[in-house]
Amino acid sequence: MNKREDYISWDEYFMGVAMLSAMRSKDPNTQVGACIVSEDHKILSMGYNGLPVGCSDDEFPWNREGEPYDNKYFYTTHSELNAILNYRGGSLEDSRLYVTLFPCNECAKAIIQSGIRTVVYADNKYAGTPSVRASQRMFDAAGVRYYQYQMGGRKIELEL
Ligand SMILES: Nc1ccn([C@H]2C[C@H](O)[C@@H](COP(=O)(O)O)O2)c(=O)n1
Ligand SMILES: [Zn+2]
Repeated sequence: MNKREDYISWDEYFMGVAMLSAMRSKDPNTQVGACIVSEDHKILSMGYNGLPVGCSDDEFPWNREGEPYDNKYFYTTHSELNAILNYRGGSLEDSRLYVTLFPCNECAKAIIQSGIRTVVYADNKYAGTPSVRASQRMFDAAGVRYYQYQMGGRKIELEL
């Protein structure tokens, strides 16, 4: 008997895990997931955008507008930073990050400093903003490679 041929690729597998992680986010507008992978295709860590431990999802704000103290931006930890901080092993040197949205400038700094060498992103809905341009500038300077995941239109259904 021959092996199955319709198994998912590494990129589909890891971006799929990032997409599944995003589904844990409580952010009503933008759910982002991230998955960090070693050079030999082992999952090292995962994350999604959310509030820090101890900050209640039901008490802190989720709106985008209003004073900085009263909207979500001061409080949410981005998926990429959560994935980096969730890692309990040694070093993330030479690893690869799969993320459903292109990293912001703050996460870009953490990505570079943690030793992640490649970023694979799905969406780039904030392309051209100062934050994304700054991320690209830092990635280019630091030698972090980035490329967009090519959606193959493949549907994966899970019955849970
Ligand atoms: N690469 C990114 C970009 C954004 N996020 C998080 C931060 C917020 O929770 C949300 C963005 O909110 P929006 O301004 O689109 O309402 O996504 C992230 O985790 N990673
Ligand atoms: Zn970020």
